[in-house]
Parts: sequence; structure tokens; C-alpha cells
Amino acid sequence: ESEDFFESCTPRLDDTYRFYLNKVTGLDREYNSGALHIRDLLSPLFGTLKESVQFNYCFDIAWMVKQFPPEFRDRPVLIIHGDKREAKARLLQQAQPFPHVRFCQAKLDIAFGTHHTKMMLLWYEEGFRVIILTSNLIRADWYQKTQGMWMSPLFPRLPEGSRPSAGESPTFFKRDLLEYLASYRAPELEEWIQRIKEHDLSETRVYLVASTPGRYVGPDMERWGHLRLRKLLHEHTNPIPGEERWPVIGQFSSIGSMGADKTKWLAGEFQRTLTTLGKSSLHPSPPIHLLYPSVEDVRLSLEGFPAGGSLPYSIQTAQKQLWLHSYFHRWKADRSGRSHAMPHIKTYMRVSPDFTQLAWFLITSANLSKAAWGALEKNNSQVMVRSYELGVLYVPSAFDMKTFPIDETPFPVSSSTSGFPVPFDLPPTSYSPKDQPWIWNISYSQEPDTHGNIWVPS
Ligand SMILES: O=C(O)c1c[nH]c2c(-c3ccccc3)cccc2c1=O
Repeated sequence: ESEDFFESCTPRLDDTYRFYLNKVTGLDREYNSGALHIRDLLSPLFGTLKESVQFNYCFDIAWMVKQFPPEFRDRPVLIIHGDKREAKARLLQQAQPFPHVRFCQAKLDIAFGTHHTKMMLLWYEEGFRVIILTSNLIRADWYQKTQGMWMSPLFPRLPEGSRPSAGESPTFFKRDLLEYLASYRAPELEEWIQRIKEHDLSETRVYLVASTPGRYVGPDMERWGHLRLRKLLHEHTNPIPGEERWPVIGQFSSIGSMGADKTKWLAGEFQRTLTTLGKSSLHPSPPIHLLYPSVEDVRLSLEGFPAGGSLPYSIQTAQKQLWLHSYFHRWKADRSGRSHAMPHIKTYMRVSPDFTQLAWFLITSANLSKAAWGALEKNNSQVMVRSYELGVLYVPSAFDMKTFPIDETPFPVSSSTSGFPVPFDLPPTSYSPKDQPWIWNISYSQEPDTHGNIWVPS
């Protein structure tokens, strides 16, 4: 069967969770075993590509075309982006030499919204595959950063005449993906919605957690963003004895305005979501650990200070919320050899007090921002989401487990473990009193970075 053929000759991949990191240039080879580069994702080893869709934020079209193998380099590619006006003109100009590349502009009618969603829809001769990831389609995002992805199984075509609801997964991934695509209300996506309906997505074991811009009331409030996450945790996880001692970890590469104090959104609304476990009406206040690189983490990184160009935390935002920085922990990932590969991955999870088990794990495009996750308004009768975001949630019940054991040595990848490969070190390392969060629009000229340079933003 085609699935066996590809699985047998593809690089040995951990197919329990289908969670992978990007390859990082310059690491010992053991830390890249089981990691994937974009050229691996587009390789014939995963399927004979017919057409693809690339949802993303930042694009280098000429570079992207070169990542396809020569035999697929002229296959139609549909780009889903959020650019408008001059930025849109510049993007379309990039594709002028590539007639097989077409564009669809996602609607962004709410101010400050962005199209952050990163997803590949890959239509093959053999079937269909979905990849949900954190990397932009630019060289720098696939070079020396820590990035992650969920790669779906190969979804076979359904028999002719199957009902559209056929091919549904126990996690309703097919319905939810189709609803997300429908939320664009884009004619260019109609044929893709139809194609997905014709495929069998039943082997999918993750839940889709999406954001799409809008103001939602009533039952629609739980379709997107953090209230969607809260609903999934409410329905598909269970209370844990002593759960108030199970920390929440949030790890991200950018931070929005959180308000003048923690009660405004973080410790009120967002923490309520992240601490939801099943239908318990307890509202514990477990420890919350936020992982965001310090200035030293960036200065000593493989890229040096330029890594900070993708960690866009501004001084204007930071100075309004100094209270937030007391939650911060450094980026340390010796277990994956990636302590010096700055994070562009975004992950959220609930861990046991001894950091050996997970109650759930989320990989997503969503940073720590109300624009991404949504914020309640009008006396909690409405939620407002500004951006498109996309992620997948792992819950133990979808894997016939009570909790996920954590694999403390995820590299080199080994088929023996059933542990979840958390990419960074646990327990998290608090900032030292001298550590400051990386802020991208102020100067650092006291000590040079790994390349001997200083950082003086214009
Ligand atoms: O979706 C993503 O991945 C990203 C989205 N915005 C980024 C920005 C940015 C910050 C303020 C205004 C516009 C853009 C800067 C550097 C990296 C990113 C980025 O990586």
C-alpha cells in the first residue's frame, strides 16, 4: 500500500506524534537526525506532488521555488497571504518570473490583524497531506532557528461516491480544517475544500486550534482562539489530583501589549484557559512559566544579534508591562542541541510538578498576544480576534494515554520511546537578576555577539 512504501523509505520519523523540528545548520548531526528541512517536506519521498497551497506570513518566492525538487518545480502553488497595497504589489512582483505561482489575499478587516497561519496543503497523485508549522517561507527561518511542525499522515483518496462526512477523524480534524478554510470566504480555496472532502483524514489524532479575525458572540465564541483551546481542554482532558501544582508553560517569539497589570488579560482570561483540565470547576493558580529569549540568549546565539530581528518585542510595548517580565525564563534547549538556535517555534503545555509528564501540548503560530488568541469584550459577551493563527493540540486521550511521558533525550530520535519530544529543557531556567528580555528596537553595544558585531537598530 502506498503509505507503507513511503513510510518505509522516508527518513526514520517518529510517527507517534508526528511532531518534528526543523534542521539547524551547524549542529552535530545527531541533533538533526529526525529533524526536517523544507526540501525534505517537498521531496518525492513523501508523495508525487500535483499542486500545493502555502499559507504563510513572509515569503521569498524565488527561494521557495528552489526548495521544490526539479520534477515538481513547475507544479501550481497557491499562496495565501495577508499583504495589502504596496506590500501586496511587492509580493506579486516577486512571482513575476513564476507563472505557476498564484495568490489569494486573506481578508484582514480588523486593525493590527496579520495572517500568521503557516500551513502547507500538498495534493499528490497518491493522496493528500497537511503540514502545520511555524516557519516563514524565507531562508533565514530554515537556517539556525528552532522551529517546529506537525506533519499529517498521507490521507488516501476516498472511494468514489463517498459521503462528504466520510473520512472524519476521532478529533473532527476534517470538519474543523474545512471550517477554517471556509472562514477565508476565498473563491481560490473552494476547489481545495472540495479536494479535502474527497480524502480520508480518519488517521488524524490532533485537534485543530485556529484563529480567524472577527467579533464572535454566543456559541461562535468557542470556535477560535483561546476559548477554542479552553473548550477542547474542557472536553478532552481530565482533572488531575494536585493539578494546582502542575505548571503551565508558554513559549513564544513575540509579545503583544498585555495591559497595565496581569489581571487585565494574562492572569484572568488567558490563564483560565491554560489551567483548564476537564470539567473541574476549580480555578487553580498553578505556576506559569513563560519562555522568551534574554538578551544574552540572543547575543550568544548561532545567528548572533540578527536572531533578534525575528523576536520583535518593542520597547514601546515592553515598558508598559514590566510586571510581565517576572514570569520570564530563558531559552535553554541542550536536550535538542538548540540552546543557541533562537526559538521561532511557539508551544504551550501543562506539565507535572516533576516535569516528567504532560497533560497536553500545543504547537501553534500564535505568540503571546491578544490579537492572536482573542480578548473578551462587552462584559464577556463577545470575543474579538484580530489575526489568522493555526496550531494543533495533542491530548493524551486521543492517544489512549492518561498523560504523555516526556522524552528527556529526544535526539537522536529513537523508535523505542513513546515519550513526547519537548524541544527545550525542563524545568525552565529563570532569568537571573541581570537578565533582560530581548527587545528588538534598542541598542546593545557593550559586548559583541558570536559574530563580533553589536546591535544598533536604525
Ligand atoms: O508570523 C511571523 O512569523 C512573523 C510575524 N511578524 C514578524 C515581524 C513583524 C513585527 C511587527 C510588525 C510586522 C512584522 C518582525 C520579525 C519577524 C516576524 C515574524 O516572524
